[in-house]
Amino acid sequence: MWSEREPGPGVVPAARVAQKEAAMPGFLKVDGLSKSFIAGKPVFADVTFAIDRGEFVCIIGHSGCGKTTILNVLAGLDRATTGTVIMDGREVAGPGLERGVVFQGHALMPWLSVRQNIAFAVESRWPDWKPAQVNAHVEKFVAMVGLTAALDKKPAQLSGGMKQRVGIARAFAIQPKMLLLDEPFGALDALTRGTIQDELMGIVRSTRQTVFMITHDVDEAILLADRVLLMSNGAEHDGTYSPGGIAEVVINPLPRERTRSGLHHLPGYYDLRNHIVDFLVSRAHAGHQPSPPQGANA
Ligand SMILES: Nc1ncnc2c1ncn2[C@@H]1O[C@H](COP(=O)(O)OP(=O)(O)OP(=O)(O)O)[C@@H](O)[C@H]1O
Repeated sequence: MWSEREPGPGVVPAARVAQKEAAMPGFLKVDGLSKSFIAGKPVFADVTFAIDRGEFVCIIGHSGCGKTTILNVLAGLDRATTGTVIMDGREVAGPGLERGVVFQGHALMPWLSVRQNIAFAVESRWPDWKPAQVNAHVEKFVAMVGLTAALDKKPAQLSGGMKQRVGIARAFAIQPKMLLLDEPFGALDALTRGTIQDELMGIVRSTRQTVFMITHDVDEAILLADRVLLMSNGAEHDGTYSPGGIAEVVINPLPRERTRSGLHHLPGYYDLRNHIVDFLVSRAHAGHQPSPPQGANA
């Protein structure tokens, strides 16, 4: 049912994805990206996908396949070797406040309080705003991540989870057209991670924010994403190098109003999870030959 040759519901082989995406309008259009750090040996090639406004897309793949490089290109912090990124009809050619980025390290300024850290970003985004307007805006977004009591604390006085919440509040506060998240919960313990995942999902659903997120956590992707891009690593077979790329796009068939605690009760959850895990375990290297489908439904 979930084999590459006979894709199950929601699974689209890469070649078909490329055709479909080229014709898709898409709020974000990523077309033919490749990146070579060593000439003639691109880390990935032919990366083509689109994201609709209000869509949450996760990308999963093994270490080194190029996820962060792609995110940096979308953020305008790096340039692809080939290909284009168009967001809302304009080519992404450098960093900009219409894209909010959250990295694993929260990147807060340690000498500023929570309020000042976020105000700094808000003032950059809206330089004409009066202090009272900036302050009201900051307080609204700090309340959204449940940190009102910590407004005037410095980062050193906060836990890792609280700091990450501040980073998320700051990214949302500039009301970006698109949020780019690079493993934002990677350094958090399981309990805090779960709580912030729930919070993020609530905020994203209520603000209809468009999100591109890197994760290594299959359940996190299933909880949050409308679609999951499965990315393969570049690999050498019989002396021939194949670059990595988007091997499959998986459409999440679970109801959008899902919760972390109820996820494993939903019909289709285990099929989806097994499919993604199977990709990571046995099919995540470029140029791999898919094994024959197993079982009657394959
Ligand atoms: N500035 C650079 N110079 C040379 N090689 C680089 C550079 N940046 C990244 N790479 C290489 O490109 C490949 C992709 O790196 P990238 O960080 O995008 O992978 P990733 O999929 O995000 O990995 P991880 O999951 O470990 O964060 C890696 O092999 C990395 O070593």
